[in-house]
Amino acid sequence: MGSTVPFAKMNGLGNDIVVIDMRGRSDAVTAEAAIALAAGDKTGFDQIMAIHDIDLDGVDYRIDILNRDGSRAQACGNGTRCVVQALASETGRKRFTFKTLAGILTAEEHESGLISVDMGMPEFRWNKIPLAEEFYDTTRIELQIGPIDAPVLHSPSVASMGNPHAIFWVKEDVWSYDLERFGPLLENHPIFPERANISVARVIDAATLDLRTWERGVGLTRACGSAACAAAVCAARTERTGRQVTVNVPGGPLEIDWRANNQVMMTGPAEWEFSGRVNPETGAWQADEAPA
Ligand SMILES: N[C@@H](CCC[C@H](N)C(=O)O)C(=O)O
Repeated sequence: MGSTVPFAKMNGLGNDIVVIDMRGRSDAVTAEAAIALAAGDKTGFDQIMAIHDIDLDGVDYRIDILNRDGSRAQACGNGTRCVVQALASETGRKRFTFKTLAGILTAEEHESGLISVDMGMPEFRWNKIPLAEEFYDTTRIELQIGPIDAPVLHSPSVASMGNPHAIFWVKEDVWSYDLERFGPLLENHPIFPERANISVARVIDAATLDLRTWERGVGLTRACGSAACAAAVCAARTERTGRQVTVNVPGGPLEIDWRANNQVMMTGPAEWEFSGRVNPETGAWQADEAPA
C-alpha cells in the first residue's frame, strides 16, 4: 500500500466523513485518493477532513476538506464535529481551534457528547458568495427551475458560510421535490461561478426548519451542516424564523444559533464507525478490524 496514515470513518447525522491524520507530513490528500476512497463500499464518503499541523498562534490544526469528486471545500460543519470528536478522544481536550479555507473556527465537545462549532459569520454580498451577476438583494434572487409560468423551485435566498449556498423556500414537504434531478442543474448553473450547495427548506414554525441538500461536489446527503447554517441565517434575515432554530435534516436535528455578534453556532452529534490506514496519494486503504 506504500506510505500510509491513520484514518477514521465517521459520520455527522449521516453525513459520511473520513477523517485522515496528516500530522507530521508535508503532502496533501490527493484528488485521486479522494475519488478512489469515495468509490469504496465501506469508505464511501461525502467529505474527507484531513488534519494537518499548522504553525499559527492560537490555532491547533489546519483542516483540508475534500468532496467526493476530489474538489476542495471551504467549510464542512458535520465533518468539523467529527474531527473534534476524534481529537477529543485522542487527547482528552474539549476545545479546539482550526484553520480552514473559510477562516479560523473554534469548536467544543460538551459533557453530553454533542459538539458545537462556531461556523463564523455569514456573507450575503453577491460578489462574495459568489454570484456571476450583481444582485443587491440576495434574500431572493432571480433563478428558477421548471416551466417559466409555473416554476417548481424559484427565487432562492443565497449566502456564503465560507462556501456558497442557495436556499429554495418551499411550501410542500421537502421530500416531494426531485432534488436528485434539479440539484445538478442548479449546482452547475452559470449564476454560481464556483458552483453551489443547493437546498430546499420548509418553515415549520418560527423555531423549526426542514431541509434537504444537494451538496456541491457530492450529491444528495443526509446532512449538510453549513447548509443548515445558511438556511437558518437566511430564514432569520427574511423574518421567516427567529435566530435560534432547529434544522431537521434527513439524518436528524441540528441546533443553529445566529448570535448577536453575527457568529453562527451549530450543535449536533458525531459518530465513529471504524478506523484503519490509508495511502493519501492513491486512496488504497485497510481497516484495523473488519468494518461491520
Ligand atoms: N457536508 C458539509 C458541507 C461540505 C462542503 C460542500 N459540499 C461544498 O463543496 O461547499 C457540511 O456539513 O457543512
